[in-house]
Amino acid sequence: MSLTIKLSHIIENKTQQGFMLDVEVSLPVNSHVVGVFGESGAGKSSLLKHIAGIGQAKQKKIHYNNDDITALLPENSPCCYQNQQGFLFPHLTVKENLLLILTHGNFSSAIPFSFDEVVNWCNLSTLLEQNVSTLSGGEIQRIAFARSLLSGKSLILLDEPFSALDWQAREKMLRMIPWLNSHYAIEFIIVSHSLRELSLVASYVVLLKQGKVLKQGLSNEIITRFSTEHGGENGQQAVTALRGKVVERLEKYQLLNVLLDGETEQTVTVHADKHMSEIAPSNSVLLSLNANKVSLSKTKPSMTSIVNLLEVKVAKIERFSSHALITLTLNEQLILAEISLMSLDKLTLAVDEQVYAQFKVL
Ligand SMILES: Nc1ncnc2c1ncn2[C@@H]1O[C@H](COP(=O)(O)OP(=O)(O)OP(=O)(O)O)[C@@H](O)[C@H]1O
Repeated sequence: MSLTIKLSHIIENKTQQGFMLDVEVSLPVNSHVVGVFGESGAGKSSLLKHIAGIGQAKQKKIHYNNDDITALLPENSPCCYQNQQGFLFPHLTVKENLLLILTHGNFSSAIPFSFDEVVNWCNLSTLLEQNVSTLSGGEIQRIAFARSLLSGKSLILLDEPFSALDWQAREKMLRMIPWLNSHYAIEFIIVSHSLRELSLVASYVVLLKQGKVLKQGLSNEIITRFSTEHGGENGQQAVTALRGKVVERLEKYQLLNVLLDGETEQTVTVHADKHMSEIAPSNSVLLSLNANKVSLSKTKPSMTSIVNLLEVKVAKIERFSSHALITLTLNEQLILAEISLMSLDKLTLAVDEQVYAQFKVL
């Protein structure tokens, strides 16, 4: 069961040839939150719109869980498309906007949670009676997300859904998505410019370039490899996407120990509240580790306040004008460390050398 897309379409634009969107891909939306990444103009929004039935392509076939949904009108499609702008009805209050989908949506009888739960998750209780015209961009986006959940549709397509939120609020909303996916089996595809954002939310990533799929696969592979290939050069902070399973709860400290996926016995310690502590102990969690938060040591540090310590091997050393990017391997997983050029010279690191990577609780 998955989403299969065959799409070949020229979007007329100001260039003579137009923009060719040429995608043939099968996405495992039943088992992963899928992220779509690519530079501006790569075709991310156009792809999502075509899946939702908004695009006008003639050469298109979309199959969702073995059903052909190609010709369905947006209101009858099991896909709900949410873009950055949110688009609320300006003459209705927030509550009326949300109730509208509950009373008129074709899928609202299938909702597995209550209106109040959604209001609580999206922190909307104080906004319910407010006039839409007075809302901030971030508030509109949180309301639009609540409305998507209240649509009762099984596949939610999110196009830069939280771009107007500050990072802390954005992180909270993003972390809700894998949790909703595992708890309520709601499927999500999320478009983002930011690898850091996708590493928090997507366990499977599709990389688009000029209207075509360049790469697709598990996020820890695709995101970390993309970061190593473009580390420090494309304006993106290099980031490692890790995946693991909760093996222990340290209730006293509100922390979780997570065993990293792959053939490794190594665990990392993470904050329980950030990683939705309600998840069952066997559940997977996604971990996002910024390369500039990782420090390296040639000897095993002791008596340090830094909780996470992994034994890793140096796979690649790259010098940039302002920093060095070190690619480390932990069995088959990659971890990135961004260190200063001074530290690189001081450590005299060599490829294949065993070192210790340290970072604070995630
Ligand atoms: N309605 C339209 N009319 C003309 N050209 C369009 C239209 N929609 C998209 N395009 C063109 O198609 C290409 C892909 O656009 P799209 O919005 O899908 O890219 P994107 O990857 O989502 O970009 P961004 O990250 O900047 O939002 C661009 O060259 C864009 O100019």
